[in-house]
Amino acid sequence: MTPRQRLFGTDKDWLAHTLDQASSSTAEATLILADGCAVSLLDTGILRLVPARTASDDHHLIISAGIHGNETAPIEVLNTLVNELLDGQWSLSIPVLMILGNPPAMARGERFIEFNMNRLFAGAHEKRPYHDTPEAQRARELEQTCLQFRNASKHLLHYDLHTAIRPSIREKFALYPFVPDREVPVAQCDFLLEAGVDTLLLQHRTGTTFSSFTSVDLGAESFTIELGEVRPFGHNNLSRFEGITRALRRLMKGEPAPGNGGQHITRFEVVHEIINTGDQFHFLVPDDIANFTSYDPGTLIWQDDRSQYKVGAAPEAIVFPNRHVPIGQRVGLMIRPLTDD
Ligand SMILES: O=C(O)CCC(=O)N[C@@H](CCC(=O)O)C(=O)O
Ligand SMILES: [Zn+2]
Repeated sequence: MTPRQRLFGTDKDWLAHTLDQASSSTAEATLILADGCAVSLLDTGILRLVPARTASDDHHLIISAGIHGNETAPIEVLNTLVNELLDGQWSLSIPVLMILGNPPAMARGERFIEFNMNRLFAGAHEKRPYHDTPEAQRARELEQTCLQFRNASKHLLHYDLHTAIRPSIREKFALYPFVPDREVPVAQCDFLLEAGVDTLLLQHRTGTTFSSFTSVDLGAESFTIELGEVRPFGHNNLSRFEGITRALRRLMKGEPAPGNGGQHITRFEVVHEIINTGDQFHFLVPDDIANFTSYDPGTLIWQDDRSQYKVGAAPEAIVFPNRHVPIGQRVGLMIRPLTDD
């Protein structure tokens, strides 16, 4: 039997196993590969990979995808890397926690089952009325798993991979969670560029996303990374995801980072978070507008019976416009270019 068969069953790989077990938990199982790497299936869609030897100052890496079940390309990227590792194509050098976030939603090809999981971290899973949803239970489990994984690590990285609902004028971009006085490490900008991600959005306040949780609560260097547009399984052009696949494989193998050839990342700062305020809320951005569409100073973006938001003195662009969210949830972000580089 091959390692894949022993861990996931005949003719299966991690993704097939996760989709199969989507609505149930999986008993913990560990397998030692020929090179000594311990591969532990901790639960459905959660794999811990620990190489035989690690230096005490090594990075620990968390890679997640499928926090939104219909964002399938990053899920396929992670599955490819796991298949390569289990098939003995290369050896792991650093401890890695790999997460497929929302298996039931993945199996249905939907963003979520009851509630957007990426608003339920940093303890938000305990808040009523969402605390009993499948997403709240999974967010709780993922927080605990990340906490245990972080234990021994001085240097934790987390890349939470997504694809966007709308087309994007800048196709690949990352979001850096807000932590007071924390600068984006140069090595992380280099990693993003290596992965073909040339745009970075700096959040303006702490949130309840997965990357905000690992950044604020676990002290990780964390990013949400948007890699393209949402497509169902089997409809992704995986050649558009080669950059992130290559960069993650290189990091997992422990090879040195290539130079970035003098490239710079383009930075934006979030200046306003648009929230659905209720019945009187009117969002004046068209439904089908692309991410990074720019609006002139003074343009009215939203209004309700008590308030409104107009673009300030310099042009601002919109990201993640989505009016179909519950009251109190994010409808979009207004961003402005930073001119320091
Ligand atoms: O395209 C969209 O509208 C959403 C894509 C997506 O899932 N983005 C993440 C960003 C998380 C962050 O702000 O760090 C999300 O909305 O959860
Ligand atoms: Zn997403």
